[in-house]
Amino acid sequence: MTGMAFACINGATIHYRHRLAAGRPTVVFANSLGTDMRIWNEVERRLADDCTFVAFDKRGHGLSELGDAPQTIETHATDLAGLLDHLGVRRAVICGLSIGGVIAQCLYKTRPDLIEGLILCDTAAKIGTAEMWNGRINATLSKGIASFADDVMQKWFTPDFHKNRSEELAGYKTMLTRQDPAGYAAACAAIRDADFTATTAAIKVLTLCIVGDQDGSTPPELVEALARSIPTARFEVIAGAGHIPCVEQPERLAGLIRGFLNDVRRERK
Ligand SMILES: O=C(O)CCC(=O)CC(=O)O
Repeated sequence: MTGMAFACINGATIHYRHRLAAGRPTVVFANSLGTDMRIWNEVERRLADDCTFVAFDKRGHGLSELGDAPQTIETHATDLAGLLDHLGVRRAVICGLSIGGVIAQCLYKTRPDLIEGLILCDTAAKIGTAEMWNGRINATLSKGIASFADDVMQKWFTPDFHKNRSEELAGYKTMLTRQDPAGYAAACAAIRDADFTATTAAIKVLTLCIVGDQDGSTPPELVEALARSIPTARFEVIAGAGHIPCVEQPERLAGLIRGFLNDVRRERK
């Protein structure tokens, strides 16, 4: 199946995309705060022969409902497990960007049986401080996402992207500002309350930690610290990328994912 699909998962209608590549490993892509699954389009195109592709809009983002479940990282991880069950996927590589990477760490803690490998992209065991996220939640609900969207763009994309890819910049800013404020604020609260610092050392599957060299949200030192805390992890830096390398450097990111899938295949034998 390709294109848009919807399923009721854990009480909310979740928007997802599933493209089969027979005999290939399944990679599930979990996106970042304020984005929807279209950020993976250019990576998906490059990996068409390498993996079965699954992406989804987490609850409260894109075309997925917010629902009534508690707005925690555990709920997002339960949704992801539910989506895998719905698709009949027994084991997958999870590639999570930022909050998507936190959701992946949570899924490893609660359902390690589902995970064949982890790609933790521009993420950390704990992102930001309670003060910062409370400020973001207040601004979202009182003044709207547009009130801080330009600041977020500075973290998402490099100065070079701002200078030379202004149409895309405008498009991704629109993606951010069109998110449901309630869904966005709920995801900020979920990030604020999540801390996997105590559990990363227990990760046993092959893991690749990746960061854009100019990431203003989860800077290289933070992602390197995450990689160092996971015994099975490797660390890679993507030059010329901010917080969203799948948009800014899809060729380089797809190459790293392809190499990682080869490592996972070798590990299986
Ligand atoms: O992108 C995420 O999922 C986490 C939020 C973040 O650090 C980027 C931002 O400032 O919106």
